[in-house]
Amino acid sequence: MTSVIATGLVQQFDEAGVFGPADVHTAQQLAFLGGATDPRVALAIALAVRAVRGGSVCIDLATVRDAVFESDETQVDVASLPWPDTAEWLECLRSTPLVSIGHDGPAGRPLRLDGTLLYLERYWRDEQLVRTDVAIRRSTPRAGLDLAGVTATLRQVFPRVEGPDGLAAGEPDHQLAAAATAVATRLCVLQGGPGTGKTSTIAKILVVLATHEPDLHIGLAAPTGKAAARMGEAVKEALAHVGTADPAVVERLGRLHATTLHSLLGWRRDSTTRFAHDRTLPLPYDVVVVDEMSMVSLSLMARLLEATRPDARLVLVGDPDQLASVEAGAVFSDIGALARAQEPTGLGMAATRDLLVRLVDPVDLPAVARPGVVELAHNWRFADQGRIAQLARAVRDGDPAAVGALLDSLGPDDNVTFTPITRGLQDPAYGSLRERLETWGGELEHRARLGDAEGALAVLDRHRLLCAHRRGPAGVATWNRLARTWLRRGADELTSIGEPLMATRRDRALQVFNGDVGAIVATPTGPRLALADPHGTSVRHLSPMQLSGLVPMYASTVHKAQGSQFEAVSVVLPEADSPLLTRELLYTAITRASRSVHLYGSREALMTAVTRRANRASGLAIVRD
Ligand SMILES: Nc1ncnc2c1ncn2[C@@H]1O[C@H](COP(=O)(O)OP(=O)(O)OP(=O)(O)O)[C@@H](O)[C@H]1O
Repeated sequence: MTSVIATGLVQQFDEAGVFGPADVHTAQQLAFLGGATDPRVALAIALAVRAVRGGSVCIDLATVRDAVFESDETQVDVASLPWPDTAEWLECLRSTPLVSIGHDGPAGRPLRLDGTLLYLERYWRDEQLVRTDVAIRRSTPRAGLDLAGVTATLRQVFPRVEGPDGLAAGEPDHQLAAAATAVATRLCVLQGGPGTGKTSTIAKILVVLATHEPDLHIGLAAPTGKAAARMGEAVKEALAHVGTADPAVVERLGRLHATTLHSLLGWRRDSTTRFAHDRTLPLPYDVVVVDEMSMVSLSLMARLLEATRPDARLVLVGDPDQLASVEAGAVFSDIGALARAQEPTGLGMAATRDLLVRLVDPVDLPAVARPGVVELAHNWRFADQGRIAQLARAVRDGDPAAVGALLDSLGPDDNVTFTPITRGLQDPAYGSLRERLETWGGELEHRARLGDAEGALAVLDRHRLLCAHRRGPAGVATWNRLARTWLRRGADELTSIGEPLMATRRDRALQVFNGDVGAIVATPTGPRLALADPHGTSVRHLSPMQLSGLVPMYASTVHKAQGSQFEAVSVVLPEADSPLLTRELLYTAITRASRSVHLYGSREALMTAVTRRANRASGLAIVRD
């Protein structure tokens, strides 16, 4: 949409489709209020505002012209636009009172220029807070540990098993290293792909901590309701397998519930960006564990760090290769990248390392070389997942040759299929997808007609069709329409028995979250929406009329499926030139599946996804002195 008030350079970029009305409005207002008459200043501000909408926390003025710009899910051609010369652009920004320069520049200005990175001040502050807090937590060793006792518990909970079903000879036990880190410092960033044992390690970390500090107050959280419910269940399940642990400790830990991160921090009626718990009223927990961290934005991470007592332990768990938060920042992956790039120097780091070295075996030392950050690499679910794990790894590594070789070697019994699509929506090759949707939708309707709400919700987890786009031929809306036609669903989605529905708005009173998924089931009082309760432990029935923003959910975007897992996943790839097609998107889609993955699209689109990174500008992963 073109804004009427755009002028000058901003107008030219706006007409090309780079900006939305809010970008233009904010830029022109700020430039006016700050007396900035140079049109390059307004352009830089509009780009910085726009960047946040696109998931970046800043713009790099030296490279912004090469970034991929997207408007309404299509790519905008920016090559022919009149980009200012970088050096002159920086110079004119340095001379405006709207911009604070460098780390020592004054507070209170709306923008900050840090090298060639231009931030809205709020995001720069959040980034500094995260950088500083993470560094302090990583390099503050815990005093007064019972070293002999903790070491013995670590060995008991993580017995070293070598062999075909265990670690290779000489392979460090990263899970034990993560637990040692959680004990010895105030931050354990635990990163790993699916099946690397993140949940098992969370359970074991809690057992080790609770064995030595029985009164420990523990908070568990994840970014979405669904992810929190999964985390709670998975941790309980994993606790049952911590073989040698004290049953009383396990029993107590089994009573923990996971909540959403927003609930943990405490909603505030007067603010959507601030929470009840902050530096002045920190969380009451001694240990805070957050799962699915890739979905956490920079600002939410900053609020979490502020709200966690400096002496409390923070365990942050997730897969850094997944899509980042829908809001700005890729903070979880940036923290890992910074730890890998930066030498762990300084007295605090040395002291933390010394402590870690005493807790682990010599073979495990490489796993604690970067205190505070541990990457799990061993896939323990490999045997079950076979091809899915291979495909996920090849995609994660951005290796098109490996992806191509894997596709070419697929046999009829493999749990990964790739169906080339060359004729758009009418392509008969979509027949297998139609069959899958019909089987799944039929089973859903069957359960729903019986009034079997739990059964219907279980069916929802058996299959998910994933799209990159919301609109267009490869978009969610199109596929929802197609699926409804194939399944001959009634016109009214809210009363059609067996209709899968997704909430697109939060309803605080009813405790329904954006992204919650349910199904219309028959009840003696008419069709009702069956939905899992916020803890995921029981099913409740709501009148669908009580909720606004319910949409059919035969298909969803990959973003909406993050934090959930399904037995089978079908992925409809967009055209190769789609700006949404990235490695992170494809990897996230594939790793939603526990049993089978079915890809539809052109080979070109698939290979483009493998090679193209999601571009999220931030300064967090940059090493500073
Ligand atoms: N050290 C280990 N030895 C043997 N089996 C393990 C080990 N760690 C994890 N497992 C097993 O591997 C499987 C995957 O573990 P887990 O669910 O903890 O992984 P995850 O990283 O949380 O996976 P996802 O992200 O897919 O949920 C489980 O069956 C678990 O019992």
